[in-house]
Amino acid sequence: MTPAARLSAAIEVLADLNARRRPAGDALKDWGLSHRFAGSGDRAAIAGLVYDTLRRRASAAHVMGSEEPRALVLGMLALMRGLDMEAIAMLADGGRFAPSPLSEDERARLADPDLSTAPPFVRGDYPQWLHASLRHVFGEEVVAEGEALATRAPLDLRINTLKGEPEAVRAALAHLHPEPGRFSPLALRIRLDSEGKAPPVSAEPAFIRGEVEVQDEGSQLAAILARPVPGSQVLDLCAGAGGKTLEFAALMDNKGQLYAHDSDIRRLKPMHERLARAGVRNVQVRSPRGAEDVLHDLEGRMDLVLVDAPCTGTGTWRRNPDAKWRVRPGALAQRTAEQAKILDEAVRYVRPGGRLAYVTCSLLDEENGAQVRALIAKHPDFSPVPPAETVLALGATGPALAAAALTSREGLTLSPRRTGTDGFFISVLRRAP
Ligand SMILES: C[S@@+](CC[C@H](N)C(=O)[O-])C[C@H]1O[C@@H](n2cnc3c(N)ncnc32)[C@H](O)[C@@H]1O
Repeated sequence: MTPAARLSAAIEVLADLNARRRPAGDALKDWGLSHRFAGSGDRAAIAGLVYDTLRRRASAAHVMGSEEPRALVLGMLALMRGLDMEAIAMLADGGRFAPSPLSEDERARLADPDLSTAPPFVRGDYPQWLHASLRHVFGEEVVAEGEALATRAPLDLRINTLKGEPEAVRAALAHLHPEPGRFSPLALRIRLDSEGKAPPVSAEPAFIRGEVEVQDEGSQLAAILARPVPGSQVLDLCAGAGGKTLEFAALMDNKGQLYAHDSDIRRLKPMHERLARAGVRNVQVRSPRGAEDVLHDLEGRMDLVLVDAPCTGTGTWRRNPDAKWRVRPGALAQRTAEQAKILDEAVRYVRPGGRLAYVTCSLLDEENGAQVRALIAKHPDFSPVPPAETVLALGATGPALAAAALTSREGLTLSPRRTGTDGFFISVLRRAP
């Protein structure tokens, strides 16, 4: 397919996504199924165009004066890909499979894509209804934070020390030109190509041998800061597919006992294969069994309980740009209610003198600091560990992380702009002995 034909396809996918109000991934998959002539390179390029357009949806609409898919894609080419009006006109030339030629109005707008008069939520490309919440967290920096959340995320890997020596793993992946993480000693960062495509890491022998996992550096840091100690008793209450369970096992050097639970058995399913591949031997998966209390024997016994809570995912907008526009006030209310309930449940398992780590991939105080304050009000035997102490778990880069992150009495907030990671909130609470 020509670059112009890919552009037409991206416009078509965005129209389908709007018309049927469905996730971008589903619309892209259907497009691929009904256009079998398109190769994998074409499909990846079209996905890149669609996701980049979603990243800059509000600012592209402002520049073009229209919410139509065509306008959004053209505006994105100017704002995100840095194409000038002439270059865009050469793509949209009305040729076979190409978008129709630019109108006079489009030419004028693309010649001067000006955002100076746009409101903050347009410049920062986030939903208007979230402005007050984000501004509450970031103050004057809210637009810059939104801009960083509207960029592409790199591909981060975590070296699994249970399977590989860091130096040897780096050497095995040298052809991908990985860069070290800024804070996590185990992170390898792989840049995407100009169209936003990542190399197929899961086909790498080092990945197949379990020497690396795909995991954002922010997620890696959250697990390190929770500080699971080798030989201790640890519960991962919302373990999902086990991203943090696997890292906990490595940080514990397979020593002690790690219990992994999730209320949704389907989410836990991939964990079993991942544990085997990663060489993890100290995890007991406690799957839900109807109404049975499968964790009752752990009550009051855990040295550390991790709550990696379900959340709105506002910190992951770089990776899920369509989620940014799909999140609704009702979903935020639902998530905060779930978080409060899970935290209430989690405290039962923490032994006197033990710790509770609360993590979300959200940037909203409603899901972060406010939840911690509510927990302390209800359970006064819990108190937050000061962030300056929490970062010591990281070793040499700890102070730099504390300086880069947004810190509060309740914990640390990471963000693409501040720490170059996905947005994460991490609070560590100690229970009185
Ligand atoms: C952010 S995800 C966990 C991601 C995982 N820890 C990782 O690192 O890959 C949140 C998980 O919480 C689970 N969850 C939701 N409500 C729960 C509850 N009441 N108890 C336990 N898990 C719950 C969801 O099924 C979901 O898998």
